[in-house]
Amino acid sequence: MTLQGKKITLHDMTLRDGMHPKRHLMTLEQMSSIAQGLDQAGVPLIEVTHGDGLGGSSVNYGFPAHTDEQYLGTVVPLMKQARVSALLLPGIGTVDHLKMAHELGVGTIRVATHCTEADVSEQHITQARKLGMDTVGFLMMSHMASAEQLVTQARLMEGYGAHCVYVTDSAGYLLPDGVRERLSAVRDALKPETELGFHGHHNLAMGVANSVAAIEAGATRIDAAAAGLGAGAGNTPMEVLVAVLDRMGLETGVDVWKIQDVAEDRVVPIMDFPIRIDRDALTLGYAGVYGSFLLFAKRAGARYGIPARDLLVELGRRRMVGGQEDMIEDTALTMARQRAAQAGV
Ligand SMILES: C[C@H](O)CC(=O)C(=O)O
Ligand SMILES: [Mn+2]
Repeated sequence: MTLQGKKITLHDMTLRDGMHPKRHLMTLEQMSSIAQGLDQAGVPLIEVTHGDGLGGSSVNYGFPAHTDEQYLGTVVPLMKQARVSALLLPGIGTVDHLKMAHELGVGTIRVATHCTEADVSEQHITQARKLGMDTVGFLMMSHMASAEQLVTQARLMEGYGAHCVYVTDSAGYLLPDGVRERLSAVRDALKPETELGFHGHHNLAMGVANSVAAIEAGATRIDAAAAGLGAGAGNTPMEVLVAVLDRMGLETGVDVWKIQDVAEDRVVPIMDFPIRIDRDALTLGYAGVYGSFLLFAKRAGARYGIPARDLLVELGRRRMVGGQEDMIEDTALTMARQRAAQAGV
């Protein structure tokens, strides 16, 4: 199959998924510097919000350094060619948040649901279309659904008016065959004019390979983050993906050298810890656990004396999904009690 000359829209996640490892505490200066670097490197689309999307600021998800209004109001006017997108999870973000983002100049909205719950996206997708926005449906934790189930869910989002539907590997669990199977089925089921997207995590080091598999299956929008800054072992590293796609003859419009410099000079220096496949991040991918649970599990594990890895395996066994962050502490406490009882304490 020749992909030579095919146009791929790269969508940057550094300033949204990258908020998870920053505990949502990025400064406006950090956001501005990275966003301008991405813009100058030719990245066409940049997502900006709390890691859990518009309205994520809460006890459950974490309080950010600034409001979504402040982040968006700072970044949008600085952009010379890039468009800014925002993520919205129904139940966390409201239609009012959507309108606020639109008024601040956000052109693309991505309405995210668990992979079997697309029906909760109807109101937000419909409203975004009414506002004239580029509207995307985003099916999270897609490894938990079969290709057939994803087809049904993607068709729902398309039916509500989504211009593009994403298959999202939130846990970084999928291998290239699983990506190919799911994306091919969804591609075949959607109208030709509806775009297909893929969002990967690098917990099993498959971010780039899975993105290539997604493109081979017909995806035209691919998410990545500079230096991989994102939940777990991070997102697909943008600078690596750009180099690989360039070698394959695909057109991204992103400068191979400039994006490396953004990663190296602007993103790596703001990391609170190295984004790498340590044993806990690897366990996310191996056990199929939601990427943003990582820091919650480390904190709860430390509090109750349970290794984060054991806790993550248990969260995977319980098939816990985004929105159940408050259950992580509960699970750690239960495990600590069970272990104490077994030890006769
Ligand atoms: C709210 C999540 O961080 C969305 C996402 O990036 C994913 O599911 O992956
Ligand atoms: Mn993600």
